[in-house]
Amino acid sequence: MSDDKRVYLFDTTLRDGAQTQGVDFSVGDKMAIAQALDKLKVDYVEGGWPGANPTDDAFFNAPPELKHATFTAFGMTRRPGRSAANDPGLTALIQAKAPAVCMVGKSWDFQVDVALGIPRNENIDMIAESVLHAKERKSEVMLDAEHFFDGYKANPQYALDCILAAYKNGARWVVLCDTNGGTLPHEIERIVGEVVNHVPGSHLGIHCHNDTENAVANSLAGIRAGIRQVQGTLNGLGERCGNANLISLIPSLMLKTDFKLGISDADLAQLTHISRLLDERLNRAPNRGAAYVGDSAFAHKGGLHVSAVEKDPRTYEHIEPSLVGNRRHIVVSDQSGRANIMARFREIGLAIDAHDPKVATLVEQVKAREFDGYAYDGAEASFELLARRALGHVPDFFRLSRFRVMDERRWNARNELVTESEATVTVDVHGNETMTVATGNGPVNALDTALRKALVPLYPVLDDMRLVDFKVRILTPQDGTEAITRVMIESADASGERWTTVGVSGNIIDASYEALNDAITWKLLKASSN
Ligand SMILES: CC(=O)SCCNC(=O)CCNC(=O)[C@H](O)C(C)(C)COP(=O)(O)OP(=O)(O)OC[C@H]1O[C@@H](n2cnc3c(N)ncnc32)[C@H](O)[C@@H]1OP(=O)(O)O
Ligand SMILES: CC(=O)C(=O)O
Repeated sequence: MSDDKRVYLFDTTLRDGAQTQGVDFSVGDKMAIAQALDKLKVDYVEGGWPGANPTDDAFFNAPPELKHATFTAFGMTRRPGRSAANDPGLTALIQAKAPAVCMVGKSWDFQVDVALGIPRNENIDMIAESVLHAKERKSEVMLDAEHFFDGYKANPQYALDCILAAYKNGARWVVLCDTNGGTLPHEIERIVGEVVNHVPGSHLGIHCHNDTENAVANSLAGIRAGIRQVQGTLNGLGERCGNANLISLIPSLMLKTDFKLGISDADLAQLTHISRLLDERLNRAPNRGAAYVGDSAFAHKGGLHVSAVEKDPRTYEHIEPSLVGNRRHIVVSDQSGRANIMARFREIGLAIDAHDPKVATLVEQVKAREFDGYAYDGAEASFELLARRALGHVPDFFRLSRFRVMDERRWNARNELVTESEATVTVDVHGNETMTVATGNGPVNALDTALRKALVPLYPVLDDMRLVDFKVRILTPQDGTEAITRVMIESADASGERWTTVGVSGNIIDASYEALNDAITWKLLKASSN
């Protein structure tokens, strides 16, 4: 590999990512994320700021054992009016159990005047002395030159003097930061093009914030102009609008440029998993629209798209999804044509001729039902049942004869508010009627419990099935309390299988029943075909 094309990845999820509003990593989260990053083979994992809070202190006290990445501690240069050797913050940084340190230092004269309120040459001394002090004690020292691009635009010579103070005193990397995230790619390319005349690109890094949605583009522009270390975070976490998203940047560099990373093709295939692992840790739903790794990144909905993708996926996919560990989805909806339906048939394992009139009937049925409020984009199990019914393949496992649900809201003898629901269900299973009654904390819970009570003795396979998500959407809000309601239910079982069903009605309990009925029927269908 030619060295001049090697780009080093520096992950700051555990430091800048921890500055994201709403994110609060535990030590366990930090450990799991550091290990996932190491497995991905990024070059540096910045663990946090030792001395800033108890979590980071605990994390640095028992640091992760990384096989590939260099574990890095973050801090700031010495404070004004102190020597580097006598600065408690700098001492904590140097004592951190990490071979590398990254220090933030100011490089915009305005920030030195206003935020620090010190003479400009004192700031340059702070950088020079802190880097030199750390260099004598740690194996690798970096400077995050805060606000570098804004600083360069305002006073290029001063910004250059700040980074030269770090470089000349032994910083392995001088990282040019677009701290406020307001710089555009053409400005980055121009400025870096000038800076490489003073500090070689092999010693320059870039750290971009996403305030104009350009953090990844700016990082690529910096690399094209000669920079060889790039900082970013998983899923673009970070202060305000976040940092450059490594989950997008890594595949763009590997699959679309001739730059080289320390990541192999097999490592790249973990990308979707790693992105979702972070969401799981943060208890967040993954972003469907995320580039490369989102559920929709390779989802095809429009009939024209699906028809072409069926012939060759390259017609509507910029890369093969498995390269980043993702997969293709064919969505069925009112935007579908025959090709969408045929693709879903193949996924389900149904063999049917594309010109069978039942296919055209099903396309029309899907469109009509979507017009009525059903949404098969997302309710794949209900679509499968609809399709199998259209082909005559779904056994009559049970039939609902009737249900009745009663809701009660009252004050008990202790003057506490009590809400309770009771459902009575009568189902017919192969000619035998069973009636059950159950209570629940709400009408759907009572109905679900009563239905299971009737069916589990006859179908024990339903025992491990549970409802994991329940979404209600009012489709005709202009109709007030008479509005049509759509209910989507996500179910799961002990094997980890998850499936989603849909019901639509003017009555929310009836819509819920319809979705529940599909959920149970789908589970019985799968069990009967195993
Ligand atoms: C651009 C970035 O994202 S840099 C990373 C920012 N991340 C964080 O701030 C998260 C962790 N930070 C913290 O926990 C705290 O801010 C600490 C522990 C670091 C410092 O806390 P405190 O001592 O209470 O200071 P506080 O946060 O109020 O202010 C920061 C001080 O550092 C000074 N400072 C800011 N940048 C630098 C620098 N590069 N070098 C030296 N001093 C600096 C400021 O002037 C201010 O000093 P002042 O109190 O004399 O005005
Ligand atoms: C250092 C850093 O996080 C920044 O300048 O944005």
